[in-house]
Amino acid sequence: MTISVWRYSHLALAVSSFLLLTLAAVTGIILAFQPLSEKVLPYRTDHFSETTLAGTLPVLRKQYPGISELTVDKNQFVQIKGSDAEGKKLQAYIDPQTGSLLGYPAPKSEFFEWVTALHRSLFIHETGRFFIGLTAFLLLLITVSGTMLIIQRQRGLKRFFSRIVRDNFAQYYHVVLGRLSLIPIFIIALSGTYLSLARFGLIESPVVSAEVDFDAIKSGPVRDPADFEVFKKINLSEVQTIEFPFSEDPEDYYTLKLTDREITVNQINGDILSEVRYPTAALLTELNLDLHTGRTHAIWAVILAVASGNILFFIYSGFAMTWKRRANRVKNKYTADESEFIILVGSENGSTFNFANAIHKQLIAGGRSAYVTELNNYKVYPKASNIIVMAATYGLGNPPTNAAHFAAHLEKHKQPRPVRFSVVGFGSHGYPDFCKFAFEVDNLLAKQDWAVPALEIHTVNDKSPDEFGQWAASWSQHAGVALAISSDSLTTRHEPVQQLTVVDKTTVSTPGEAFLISLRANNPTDFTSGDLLAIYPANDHRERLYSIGKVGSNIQLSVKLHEGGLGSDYLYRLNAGSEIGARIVGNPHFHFPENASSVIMISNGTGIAPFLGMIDQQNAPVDCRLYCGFRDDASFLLYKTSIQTNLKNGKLNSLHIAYSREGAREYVKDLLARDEAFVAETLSNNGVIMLCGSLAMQNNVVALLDHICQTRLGKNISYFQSHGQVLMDCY
Ligand SMILES: Cc1cc2nc3c(=O)[nH]c(=O)nc-3n(C[C@H](O)[C@H](O)[C@H](O)COP(=O)(O)O)c2cc1C
Repeated sequence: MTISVWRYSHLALAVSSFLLLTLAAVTGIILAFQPLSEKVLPYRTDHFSETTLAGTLPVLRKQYPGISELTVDKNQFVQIKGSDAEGKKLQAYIDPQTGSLLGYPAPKSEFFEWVTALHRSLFIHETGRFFIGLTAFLLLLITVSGTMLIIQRQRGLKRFFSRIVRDNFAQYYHVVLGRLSLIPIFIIALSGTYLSLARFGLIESPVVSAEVDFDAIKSGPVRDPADFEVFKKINLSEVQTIEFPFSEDPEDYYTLKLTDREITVNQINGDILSEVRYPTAALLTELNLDLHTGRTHAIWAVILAVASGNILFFIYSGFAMTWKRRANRVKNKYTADESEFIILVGSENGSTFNFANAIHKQLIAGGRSAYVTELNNYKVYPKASNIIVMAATYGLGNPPTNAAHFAAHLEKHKQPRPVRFSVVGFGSHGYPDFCKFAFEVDNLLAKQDWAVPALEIHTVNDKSPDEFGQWAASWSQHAGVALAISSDSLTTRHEPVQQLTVVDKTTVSTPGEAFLISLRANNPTDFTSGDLLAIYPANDHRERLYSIGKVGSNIQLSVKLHEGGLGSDYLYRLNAGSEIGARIVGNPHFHFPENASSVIMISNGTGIAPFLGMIDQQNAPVDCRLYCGFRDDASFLLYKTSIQTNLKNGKLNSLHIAYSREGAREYVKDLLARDEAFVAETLSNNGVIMLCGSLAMQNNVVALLDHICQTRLGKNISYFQSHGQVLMDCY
C-alpha cells in the first residue's frame, strides 16, 4: 500500500476524532492521578502478599463477630463491612493479619467522579458512551496507520527504532514520541474499544454464580477454619470479595469471589460446596479495566498519563505539519493550457512549493505566463516552452506522494512541440539516496523525444537557498528570463538566537587560510560535536552554518577566511570578549556513534572541526583514527598541537595526513585506498566511518568506499549508510 493511503487515513481519522480525542486525553491525564492519589493512602500492609485466608478469616471473624463482607481492592487495601460490638454499622480498612483497624474509607472524590463521567459518557449517557467508544476505536486505527507510516518512513520494520533525520520540530517529535508511546497508546485504544463493546453487549460477559446443592451440605466433622485446606491454599491477593456466613447454620456458607473463579465453602468442615470459573470475556473485561485505568500499578498509571499527554502533542504536531504543507500550496493566475512556463512540483511536506512559488511569482511579475502544479497532474501543455521540475525524494529514494504517478503520466502524454526542461532535486545528504527521485525524473525526461535538456540536473541539500539560487541564476541565464530570487523568501523562519561570547581566536596571514574561533554560550546549552552553529552576519535572513567541535565546554569552529566572505569575514573580525547572537542547530545524524568500538574520521580542510571536538570528548576505549587532507604542512599547523596531545594521551589512535600541494601530492582518498583492508574490516566489525569536508572529497571517498564495500564485503555502500555506519556531513 502506498504512503498516501496511510497518510490520508491517518489524517482523516485524526480530523474526525480530534475534538473528542482531545477531551478524552485531557480527562485521561487527570484520571491517571486517581489511582496514584489512592495508592499513597496508608492502608496497605507489608505482609499482604504472604497472607492466606486461613491466616486472616478466623482472626477477623473472632475480632468482628458481625463481619459480613471482606473486599480487597486494586490497591491491595483490605476492607471489611458488617456491624461492630454495639451493633453499629462498620466499614473500615484493617490489617488482615492482626485485624487492627487502619482507617475508614473516605467518600469518593466528587472531582474524580465528575471527570470519570465526562471521560466515559460526556454526561449524555449511552449516546456519550457510544461516541467515546467510537473515539477509542478511531484512536486504534490512528495508531495502526501511524505505525505503518513510521515503518515506511524508516524503510522497514527492522529499522523501526533507528535514527530519525530531523526535518522540523513538529515532524521530528511526532515520529520520535510516536515510536515511544506507540504501545501504551495502542493499549489505551484497544482496552477502551473492548470496554465499550462489552458495555454495549457486543462482547457477552455473563455474570456467573456458584450453585450450591443444599442437600449435600454436611454438618460435620467440625474443623477449625484455620485448618481448612481451601483457606490455606488461597492467598489474599487472589481475592476480590468474601461473603461471610450469615449465621452459624451449616446452610450458610462462605462465598469467595476470587480473581478468576467463585467458590463456596462449608463453614463447618471446610468442604468446597461449589466452584465456577468466570468466562474468558469477564476476565478480559477486568484485564482491560486494569490496563485502561492504571488502577493496579502506579507506574502504569504514570505511563498512561504520559501517553495521554503525548496524544495531545500528536494532535498539535499533526495539525502543525498539515497546516505547513497546505500553506505552501500555490494559486495560479494562468491556466495550464495557456502557460508558457510549467513548474511541476514533487513535495511531501510542502517546502518545495515554497521554492516553486518564488520562481512562479518572478515569472508572473516579469509578464510571463506560468503555471505551478503537482507532478501527478502532468499532462499535455499546448503552449509550454519550458518545464521546470522541482522534486523532493522520500523513503528508499521514492517519489513524494504527489509525484508517484508522474512516470505513468509522462509515458501517456507527449508534448506537441519541443520543450526545454530543467530538474532541481531537493533532498538531504542525511539520507543514503540523495535526490534519487529527481535523478530518475531527469533520466525519464531525457528519454522523451520532445524534451530538450536546458541544464544539467541541480540538487539542493537541506533546502539551501544558496544552492537553489545557483540553479536559478543558471536557469535564468539559459532561458533568457530575468529572475531575482531573494533568499528572504526562501529561508525558512529561524528560531530565536542565543548570546555567545568569543573566548579565543587565532589569526591568519592571508585570506584563504583557516582560523580557529572558540565561543562560550552565555546561558547553559546542550550541544555536542557535530551539531551546527548558525550565525547571522548581517543580522538579516542570511544564515551561515558551521560545524561545531565541542572542546572542553566551548564551541570551537574552524573557518576558512574567504575574501569578502560574509560569514568568515564576520567571525574573523570578532575579538575575545565580543558577543554574538547565534543558534545551535542539533545535527544528530552526525554525532559520534554511541556504541561503535572503532571509528574512522575522514576530513579535508576545515571539515576537521567536528572531529577535533569528538576526539577531545573521548573517554571510552574507542579505536579512533583520523584521515585528513590539507594543502600543505602549514595548513595543518593550526591543529597540530591539539592532535598531537590527543595522540599522546590515547584519545586518538592514529593520524594519517595527505598533502595535496607538497610532498607526494595526494588526497585523503589515496590514504584510504592504501588502507583498504582496514576500512573493510572496520565496517564488517560494525565500526563507523564519518566524513566531513567538501562535497568533492565526499564524492571521491564515497566512490572508493563503494568499491571497497562491493569487492571486499559484497554489499553496496548504501547498505552501510542505511545502517548508520557511514555518516556524512559535507558541504
Ligand atoms: C521521512 C523523510 C525521508 C527522506 N528521504 C530522503 C531521501 O531518501 N533522499 C533525499 O535526498 N532526501 C530525503 N529526505 C529529505 C527531503 O527530500 C528534503 O527535506 C526535501 O527538501 C523536503 O521537501 P518537501 O518539504 O517539499 O517534501 C527525506 C525527508 C524525510 C522527512
